[in-house]
Amino acid sequence: MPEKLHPKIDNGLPRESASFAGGTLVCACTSKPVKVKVKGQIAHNHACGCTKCWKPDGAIFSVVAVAGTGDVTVVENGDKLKVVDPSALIQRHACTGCGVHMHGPVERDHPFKGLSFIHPERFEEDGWSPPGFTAFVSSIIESGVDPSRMDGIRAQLKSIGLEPYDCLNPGLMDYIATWTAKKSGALPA
Ligand SMILES: N[C@@H](CCC(=O)N[C@@H](CS)C(=O)NCC(=O)O)C(=O)O
Ligand SMILES: [Zn+2]
Ligand SMILES: [Zn+2]
Repeated sequence: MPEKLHPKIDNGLPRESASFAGGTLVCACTSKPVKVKVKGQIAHNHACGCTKCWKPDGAIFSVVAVAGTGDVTVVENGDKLKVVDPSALIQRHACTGCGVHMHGPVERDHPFKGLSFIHPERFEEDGWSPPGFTAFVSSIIESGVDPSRMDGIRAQLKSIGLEPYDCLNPGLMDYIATWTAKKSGALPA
């Protein structure tokens, strides 16, 4: 029996459309849903196994991507949003009605400053760029997944083309390390 990883990856990955120019994220409330507009295509979409990212019921992983914070605008019922953990790097704004995380800007001095984390499955529209890898895989144990399931879960992720990593993928890890080295002076700025 395959594991239920996430509804958007268990039955084939979503298809990207070249004409996708952004869309509207909608929370799960049946009344007065929060709506957030995102301009342009999303970047670095991936599955994430960490305990902090929002997951739909029954999913082991979240699906999360980034957009420029300047391209993300709350357009309806923003009064329902509350930051989950104000001390976290990612300021995850969750709907107090349904719990869905609607946007998560990074405002602190960090290589991801100026980006906002969003969950593309909440787009009303299709065509967003599909996930390309899996991050923080070992962290699913922190949510209660028995370690004996890990080999199978990693194999399943590989079979769908979402290479599993226990932190971020090499491209993003190198980007973060380069930023840090430039800041410390280990590399020229
Ligand atoms: N093992 C930890 C990892 C948490 C973590 O570092 N999450 C990553 C991926 S979303 C991150 O960038 N977190 C920053 C934040 O939560 O603000 C957990 O599962 O809670
Ligand atoms: Zn809601
Ligand atoms: Zn995460």
